[in-house]
Amino acid sequence: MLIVTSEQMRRIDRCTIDELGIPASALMESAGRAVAEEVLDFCRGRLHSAGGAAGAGTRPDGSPKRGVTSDSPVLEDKLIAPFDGAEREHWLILAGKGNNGGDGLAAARYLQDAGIKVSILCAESPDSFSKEASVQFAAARRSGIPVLETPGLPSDADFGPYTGLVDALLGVGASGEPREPYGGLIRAANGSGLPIVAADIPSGLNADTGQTAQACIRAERTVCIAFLKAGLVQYPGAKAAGEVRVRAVGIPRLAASRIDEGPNAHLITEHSLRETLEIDTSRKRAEDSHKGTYGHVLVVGGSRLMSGAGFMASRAALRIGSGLVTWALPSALLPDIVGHVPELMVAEGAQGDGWNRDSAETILKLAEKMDVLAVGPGLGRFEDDTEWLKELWTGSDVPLVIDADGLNILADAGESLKDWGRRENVVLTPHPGEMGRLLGVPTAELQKDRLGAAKAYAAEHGVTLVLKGARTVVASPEGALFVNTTGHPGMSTGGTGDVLTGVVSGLLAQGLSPLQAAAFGVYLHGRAGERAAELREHPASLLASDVIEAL
Ligand SMILES: NC(=O)C1=CN([C@@H]2O[C@H](COP(=O)(O)OP(=O)(O)OC[C@H]3O[C@@H](n4cnc5c(N)ncnc54)[C@H](OP(=O)(O)O)[C@@H]3O)[C@@H](O)[C@H]2O)[C@@H](O)CC1
Ligand SMILES: Nc1ncnc2c1ncn2[C@@H]1O[C@H](COP(=O)(O)OP(=O)(O)O)[C@@H](O)[C@H]1O
Ligand SMILES: [K+]
Repeated sequence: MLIVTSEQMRRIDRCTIDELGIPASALMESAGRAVAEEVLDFCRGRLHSAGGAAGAGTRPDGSPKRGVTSDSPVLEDKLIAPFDGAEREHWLILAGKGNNGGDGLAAARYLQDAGIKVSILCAESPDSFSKEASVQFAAARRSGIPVLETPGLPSDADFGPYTGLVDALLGVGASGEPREPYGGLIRAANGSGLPIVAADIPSGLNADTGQTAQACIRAERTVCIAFLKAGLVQYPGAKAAGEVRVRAVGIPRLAASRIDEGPNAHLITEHSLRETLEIDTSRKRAEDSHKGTYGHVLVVGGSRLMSGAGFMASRAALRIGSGLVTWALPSALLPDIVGHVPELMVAEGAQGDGWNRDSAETILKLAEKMDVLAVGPGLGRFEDDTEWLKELWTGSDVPLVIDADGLNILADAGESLKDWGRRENVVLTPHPGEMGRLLGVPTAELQKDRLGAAKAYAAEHGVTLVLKGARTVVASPEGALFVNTTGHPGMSTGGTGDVLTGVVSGLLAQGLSPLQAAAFGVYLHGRAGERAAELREHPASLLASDVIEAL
């Protein structure tokens, strides 16, 4: 599924209207209908779960059976049809002066037509409405929909009579902190305790970064118009939006491919993995395959105080299907490790009980027979480690996955990293703390625009970047972005990142490109986390090892 910025959406709108000749009013009419359908669906679901409307005269979705009996094979438009219990609903449309307001005003008519009581509260005087919104306002009035007299936030704002709110205050045309009366309306709406369905984006959300203004609608559901907005797929925006439903309104996908600097960001789904990234997601093993078919991963990591990380990365690389996995670690640790994972091979990565600069030569020698080097899990820091990593980076062409202290070493390399030379087969997997160190900015600063930061870093350094955390972002050197939605908060536990390193490395070993391995890897890792969490009495008890076993 394509993800767009607000600027791209504006240009796609313009292309649709100006170049394809589809009238703006038609698009708004469709958008209004989509919003209304989602409100009705929400109402039916609510009645159904309360046991109210389901039963005689209704279908399972709560819509009436009228018109679908066998003796009368006439189908009513079920999405927008009246339903039992509709008369108990009274929705207030909060309408801004722009086209987002117009969507809400168009929705009002459809809701009224479906038997729901609707009222309209305008944020500003209707005289100031955009051209399309004015048309919708006039139509709503002529349809007899009541408009609360005072534009803005009435001092006696009382949401008592209503059963839900449509947030059509601000859409992708807005920027910055909502001005008054918008800010006050947003706060009052949130404080009402009523369910809110947002048109396009929750008002107060930055549609590009997912940052929320101080006043930002907290929606139960967001009806995103035409294309998924980037701000809806990153936290805290993803939370403010509630359930996101992307609805087609007559803006063709073709228009997205017509604009300059068009969207190159996707949600990671089975479909985008198969169609956009051309991955065989079935991961079928060839009948005549052998272990050599599926590559050999060398994990470089582990230290006296952090041996578990190397274990988990190695075991995950095995579980994801690598033909062979070898774990290179300091020689003094070998006796403690040997035999713990019977399928795993081990190698002396460094002499003694820790890593040292000289071990680069040993690793490069081992690398000659490897398909991937996974550097970092449990590595620790040591003298001249920057020179050490530079040797691995420049001394071999074998794809590299760098995580944990491997990333901290890179961060210390700073600007000199540019002199190491571009290697397009490097995958970096930082969590936000490590990403902040790579960029030299506080974590909180970086989190304000995760997509932007990941994209910029990947392009600047020519690497594939996996910025982890809920809604992990994958960025390619060419500027493509992929956002993952699989995963579970139970995965917020030590070691799950090491598991991801093993997963991505294992997929690379099996012949996937860095971008394919990163995107498919975060998807599978998240799914395994979901499955593992499901099996626990409580997700808080989830361990990283459980994720490996669920792969
Ligand atoms: N044909 C189309 O294009 C289609 C568009 N569609 C819909 O239109 C939406 C985009 O509409 P839009 O571009 O009119 O902008 P919109 O989001 O309503 O807000 C702009 C208004 O807000 C104001 N404003 C700005 N910042 C503000 C602030 N901080 N605090 C307060 N106010 C602020 C700004 O006022 P100004 O600052 O200019 O005085 C301006 O009046 C889009 O999200 C989708 O829902 C669909 O119907 C499909 C077809
Ligand atoms: N709330 C969450 N939702 C989805 N995935 C999560 C969540 N919390 C953590 N994860 C995933 O778990 C992994 C944690 O990695 P990381 O922070 O590097 O852990 P560690 O360093 O302990 O191995 C990442 O892949 C991250 O995306
Ligand atoms: K809105």
